[in-house]
Amino acid sequence: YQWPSPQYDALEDFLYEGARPDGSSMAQLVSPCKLRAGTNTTVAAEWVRLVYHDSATHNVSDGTGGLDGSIFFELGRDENIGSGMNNTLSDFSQYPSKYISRADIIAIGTVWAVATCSGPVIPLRGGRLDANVAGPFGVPNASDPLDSLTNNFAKQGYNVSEMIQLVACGHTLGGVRYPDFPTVVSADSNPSDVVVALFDDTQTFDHNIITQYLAGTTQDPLIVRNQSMASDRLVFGADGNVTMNAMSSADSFAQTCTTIFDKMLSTVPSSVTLTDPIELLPVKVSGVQLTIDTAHQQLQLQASVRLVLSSNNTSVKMYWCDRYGSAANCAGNLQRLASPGGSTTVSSPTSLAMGVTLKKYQFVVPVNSSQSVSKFWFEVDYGNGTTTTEDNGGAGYVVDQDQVLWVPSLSRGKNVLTGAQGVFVTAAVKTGSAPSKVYISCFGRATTNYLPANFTYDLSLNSTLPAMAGYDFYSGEATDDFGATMIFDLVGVAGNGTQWVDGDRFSGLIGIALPAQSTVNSTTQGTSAGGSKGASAAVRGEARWAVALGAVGLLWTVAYL
Ligand code: HEM
Repeated sequence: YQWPSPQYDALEDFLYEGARPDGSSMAQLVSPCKLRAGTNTTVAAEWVRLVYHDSATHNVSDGTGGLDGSIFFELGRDENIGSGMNNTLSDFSQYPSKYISRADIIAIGTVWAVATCSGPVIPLRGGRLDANVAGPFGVPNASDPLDSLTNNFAKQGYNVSEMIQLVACGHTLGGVRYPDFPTVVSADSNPSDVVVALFDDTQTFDHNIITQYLAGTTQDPLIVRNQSMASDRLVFGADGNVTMNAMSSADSFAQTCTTIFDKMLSTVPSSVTLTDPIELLPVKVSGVQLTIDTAHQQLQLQASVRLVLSSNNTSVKMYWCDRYGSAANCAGNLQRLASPGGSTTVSSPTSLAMGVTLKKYQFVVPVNSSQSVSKFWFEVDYGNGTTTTEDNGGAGYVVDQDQVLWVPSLSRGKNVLTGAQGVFVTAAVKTGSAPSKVYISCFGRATTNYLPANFTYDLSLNSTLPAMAGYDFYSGEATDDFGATMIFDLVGVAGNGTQWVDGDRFSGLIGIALPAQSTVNSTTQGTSAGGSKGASAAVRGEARWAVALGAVGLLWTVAYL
C-alpha cells in the first residue's frame, strides 16, 4: 500500500471508521446490535437477509448475477417481501460513492452486522460492480421441497454442506414475521404490529441456532411451525446432521460462518474481480486539501492522520517542506511543523470487534503562498517509548500541485442560485495561469433513482470574489442529482494543454467545521519528533485581513442567498 490509493483508501476508511468523510455514520444505524424500532428483531438481521437475497440470483455456470446491488430494483417481488428489506435499502441509500459501490455497501453492512452482534470479523473485499437494473428471480422459498432447495443452492455455487452452513449462519439472526408470512407467524392482538418469531433464543450471532436444533429444543419457526413451510428442517437435516454437528461449538460456528460468508460476499458476476481483503492500515492519511483560508487570506493545508493507539500519551506532529523559495524541498534542512488542531476517536463494528482504538488527528495549518507546500509527513510519539517517522514509505505525502485548488468555504451544498438540488463549487486558480478552461467532473451514486450520475460543468471567473493570496476565484454549479456523496475532480487546463487536477474532492465536506488553525514553527534540526525547537516563524494572517474578508464574504453571501 502506498498513499494515495483511492479505492483502497475509501473502502478502508469506511470499513474501520464506520462513516463517510463528512461524519455521517452508517455504522451507528446497526451498532451496537440495535433492535429495529417497532420490532423485536435487529437491524443486523435485516441487513443480512438483504445481502443473501441479492447474492442468491447468482448462476455459477454462466457467471451471471450475484452480489451486484440489483436488489435495489427488486424489492417489489414476492420473494423479497417485508419491511425489513425496505428499511435496509433506505439505511444503505446514502452511502454508495465513487469508490464504494452499492454492492460493496451491502457487503460492508453484512460484515458490520455480524461483528456488532458478537459474531466473527468477516473479511471484506471490495470492487463489486453495480447492476443498474433488476436481475433474475430465484431466491429460495420456505415452501420449496429439499431437491429444489439443493438445486437452487447448487446453481448459486454451494454444495449441500455449504447450503446448510450458509442457512444456519444466516438464521442465527432474526426470525420470521407477521405480516410477511402469516401462515407461519400469526398476528398479535393488534394486527398492524410486526411480530417476529425468532429463529433462536438470542439476538446475537451465535451457535445457539445449531445447539438448540441438535438438542431438539429449537424454536425456529421454519422448523416447528407450518410443516409446509419448513425449509430449515429440510436444509439442516439434508446430510443427516453431519454439517450441523461439525459446526456446533462456538469456535467451529464462528470459523465456518467466516468462510461461508466470505464466499457469499464474493459471489459476484464472473466479470468482476474483487480486491484482497481490506486490512486496517496502522497509519492512515486522509482529508488532504490545499485550499484558501478566506478568513486569513492565505493558503491553508488540511490533512488528517489516523493512528492505532497503544497508549493515551500518543502525540503527533506534521512536518512539511516548502515548494518555492530558498527552502524549497527542505533545502538547508528547513522543515516546517505544526501540532494537530483537534482529534477524534473513530470506530466501526469491525474495528471495535478487533479491539483497536483509532484516533484521527486533524491538522489545519496556514501556509505562505510564496512558500507553499511540496510534501509533508508525520512524527509520531506513541507514548510507550516508540517514536516513528510516518512518511509514506519514504516518498512523503506529496502535494502534487497548487495551481488549481478547491475552496470548500466558498462552495455551497444545495444550489443557492436556483434552489434546485446541486452543488455550487468555487475554485482558486493561481493568478496569471490564464487557464483556457476550468471545470469539474462530478460523480455520484447516492442518487434518488440509485443510478450513477457522471457529468462535467464549466467554472468561470467569479468577479464578485476578489483575488487573494495570489489566486483568482472561479465558480460554477453541478446542477444534476448526484446525491449526498458527490465526488468531483477539479480540473484547470493551461493554454498549452497542461492539466492541473485537484482530484477526488468530496462535496459533503462543504459546511463541515474544521478544528482551529495550528501555529506553524520551523526547524533545521532533522526529522525526529523531538526536533521542534527551531525558531518560531508564525505565518498567521493578520486580523485586518480577516475583517476585510468578513465583509467580502458577507457581500457574497447576500448576493447569492
Ligand atoms: C433455504 C433458503 C432460505 C429460505 C427458504 C429462507 C427463508 C426465510 C424466511 C421465510 C424468512 C422470514 C422473512 C420475513 O418474515 O420477512 C427469513 C428471514 C431471514 N433470513 Fe432466510 N431463508 C433462507 C436462507 C437464508 C440465508 C442463506 C441467509 C443468510 C446467509 C438468510 C438470512 C435471513 C435472516 C437474517 C432473516 C431474518 C430477517 C429479520 O429478522 O428481519 N436466509 N428467511
